[in-house]
Amino acid sequence: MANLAKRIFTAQEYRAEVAALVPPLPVVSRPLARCLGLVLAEDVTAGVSLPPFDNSAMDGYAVRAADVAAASAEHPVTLPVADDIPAGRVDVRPLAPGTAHRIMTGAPLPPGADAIVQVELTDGGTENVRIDAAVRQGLHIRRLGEDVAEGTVVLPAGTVLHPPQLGLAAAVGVGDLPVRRPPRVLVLSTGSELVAPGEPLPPGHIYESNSVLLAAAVEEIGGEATVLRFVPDDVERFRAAIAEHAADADLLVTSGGVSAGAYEVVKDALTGHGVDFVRVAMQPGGPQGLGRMDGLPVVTLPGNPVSAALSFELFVRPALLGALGHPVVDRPRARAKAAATMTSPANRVQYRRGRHDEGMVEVVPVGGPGSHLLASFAASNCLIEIPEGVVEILAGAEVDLILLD
Ligand SMILES: Nc1nc2c(c(=O)[nH]1)N[C@H]1C(S)=C(S)[C@@H](COP(=O)(O)OP(=O)(O)OC[C@H]3O[C@@H](n4cnc5c(N)ncnc54)[C@H](O)[C@@H]3O)O[C@H]1N2
Ligand code: MOO
Repeated sequence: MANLAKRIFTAQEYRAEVAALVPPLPVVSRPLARCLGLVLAEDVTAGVSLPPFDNSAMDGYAVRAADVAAASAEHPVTLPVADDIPAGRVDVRPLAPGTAHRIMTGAPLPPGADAIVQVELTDGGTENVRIDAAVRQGLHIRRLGEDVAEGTVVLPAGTVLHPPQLGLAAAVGVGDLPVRRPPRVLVLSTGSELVAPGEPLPPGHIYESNSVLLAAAVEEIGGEATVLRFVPDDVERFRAAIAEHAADADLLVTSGGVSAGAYEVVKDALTGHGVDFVRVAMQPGGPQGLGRMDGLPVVTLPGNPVSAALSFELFVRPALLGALGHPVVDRPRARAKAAATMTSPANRVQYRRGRHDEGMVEVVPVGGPGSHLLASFAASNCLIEIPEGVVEILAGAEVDLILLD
């Protein structure tokens, strides 16, 4: 990437730049138990039909419907029980006319049987069974292949693997799936004012919160985050913190140290090393950086907690989802009426935080536009997008929302 540094990106353009930085992740074969939330990289074809054989849907008796056609509570029909078929039995004998086989749910249907009488409609006999109701042909029989026919594609490439899809893979006998492996993301916060939560807080310091938030956001989409010990504004310590882990990582995400101050450690360490520091016409999230350091993709987020969080949300999250092969990388959107008037700078898109619950006509802005308002962000569930060029949204006007949960 050449000469990006002087350019001002729109949020859309910058999002595309970050997406291009993170290539598709390698395809690996993983046991089902480790595939939750990942994306299937190749079609899965069923090696067996489901059900794999005709079987009973009820505990009861396999019969010929014609043999019990006259049965009722007043005039029951009694049949000899010629066999007993638990689930898993393989040596199933044919059903002779005028007889019944006791059968359990999931057990193979004996040849000749064409209906199941559930046990509640009988006396439950084991030598002879009294049947108190007629049943129609096919009742409570689950036919071979009625769910899945052998040889068909049950899960196409691109399927996101939620519990039902994993269950289906197991049901057709597949134990491992080809998926794009989780991205390994290094998370590094910078700033001499930072103190780990749980430690005493000296004057002039603040608790470090970005790495927890960013690592959780990585893990929420199925990534593996390694939080590096945050570093003070010291270029050598910054480089050393990364060096140890860089070879195994797919992406480095830093926060802080990218604006215009005198001690911008990320900028100082990475300028001239493959990373460009740019501006995005967006609030929060104006100062940004991206590039490759010795081949490792790097995204440098601004340090203000809401700036870092929204930059991840709008740029890094879709890039990682794309690299994982997700067919949809965008959050759902909605429109709602603003519950209060909001102002916005003319030359950039503003993302305000809001609450919009299902069925609500309105969206309620939570807190102001400040990028330090972490509690407001934590109390919100959507972003209100105020486009570039719009300086005021009057109460009652419709706005676009990005729904976060
Ligand atoms: N003269 C200018 N000053 C600033 C500009 C500008 O354009 N010109 N941009 C402002 C904007 S917008 C942002 S955003 C910030 C970005 O600054 P940095 O990325 O260099 O971040 P820091 O200065 O290190 O920190 C900003 C702020 O956030 C707090 N912080 C940082 N890291 C963490 C963390 N891990 N956990 C919790 N809080 C963190 C930090 O203490 C600062 O308060 O620059 C503006 N200034
Ligand atoms: O753009 Mo900064 O990221 O607003 O606080």
